[in-house]
Amino acid sequence: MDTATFKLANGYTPLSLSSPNFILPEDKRPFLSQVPSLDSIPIINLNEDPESLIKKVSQACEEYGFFQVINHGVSEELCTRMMNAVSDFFDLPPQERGTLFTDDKTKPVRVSNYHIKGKGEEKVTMWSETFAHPWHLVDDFTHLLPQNPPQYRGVVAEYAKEIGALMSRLLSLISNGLGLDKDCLETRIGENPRLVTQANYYPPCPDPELTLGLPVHTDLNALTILMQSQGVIGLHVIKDGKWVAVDPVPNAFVINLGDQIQVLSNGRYKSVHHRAVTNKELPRISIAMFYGPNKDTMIGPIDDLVDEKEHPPLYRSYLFADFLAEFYKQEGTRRMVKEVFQLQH
Ligand SMILES: O=C(O)CCC(=O)C(=O)O
Ligand SMILES: [Fe+2]
Repeated sequence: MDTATFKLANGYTPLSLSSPNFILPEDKRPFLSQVPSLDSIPIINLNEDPESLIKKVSQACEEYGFFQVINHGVSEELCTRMMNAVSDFFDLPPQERGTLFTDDKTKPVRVSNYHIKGKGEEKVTMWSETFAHPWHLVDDFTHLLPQNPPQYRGVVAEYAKEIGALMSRLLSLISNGLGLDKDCLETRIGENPRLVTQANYYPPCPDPELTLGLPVHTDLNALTILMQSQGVIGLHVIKDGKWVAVDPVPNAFVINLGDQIQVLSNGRYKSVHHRAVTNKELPRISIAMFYGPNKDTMIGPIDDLVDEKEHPPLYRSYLFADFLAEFYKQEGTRRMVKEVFQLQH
């Protein structure tokens, strides 16, 4: 795509709600005044004693599929540098970001826009721009990343290391919560996990009631660690059938379970629908670090969590490549991917 088209496609140069089409049909609009924000998801202090920590994490995974963590061990200073590096990337001129713009999902490093397309409806572009690229725990991946902003490669490498350690700790706690050995989930997700960074930029929007920043979705991976801008609300999560807003807590990460943990836990832990909304005054950034299986991994309910009488398997086992293929097939719709792998009882 050439940069002139990109300027329009990324939607914020110039800021206009009319071209391309950012305006959602009425039934898909956010109805922001109906969304409460107080105490929406649990906040868990990772410094607590292990027993109560496992209990709290387990309860949050069962009831919410989402929680925030504080005292997580990643330094505030590094988080600030990571946020600034991403912010500097989105501040690059459109021509420069535009060289990475593509609709091709197989490209590991790419800038793109999300969209929604209902049956027989016009395509609606989301009021955001997304920059996705791999991260790794051991391999050097930084040569894949842009050389501009100049600090980007170094900061992401440092951040990835810290997030890798936190991911591992969270997976242990979640395994323990399910009554499994601490390394069970990490082992089942596999040795060579699929690790993707997704940085989302939401520019201020002239009318946040008409559009969304990201469509309603569940994360397709296993676990997500999300850092969000301070002082700007944007993330909404479904709780008991209603939307609630996640208030950004200083120095906290938002943790959410992806579809693969819902399947591995045989439905005990939830991968919950969420969306991002826009706001009028301030730009907002969120940085999601995804951890999931690679394409060759078999995923299905963990044997120890299944029995014939009370806990029959809710999903069939599948190759993660097949899950991904189904995910891409449902592009633009309110995806029902894991439902395709559900067993009827
Ligand atoms: O911006 C947010 O808070 C949500 C991001 C998100 O859900 C995602 O990247 O999958
Ligand atoms: Fe998400």
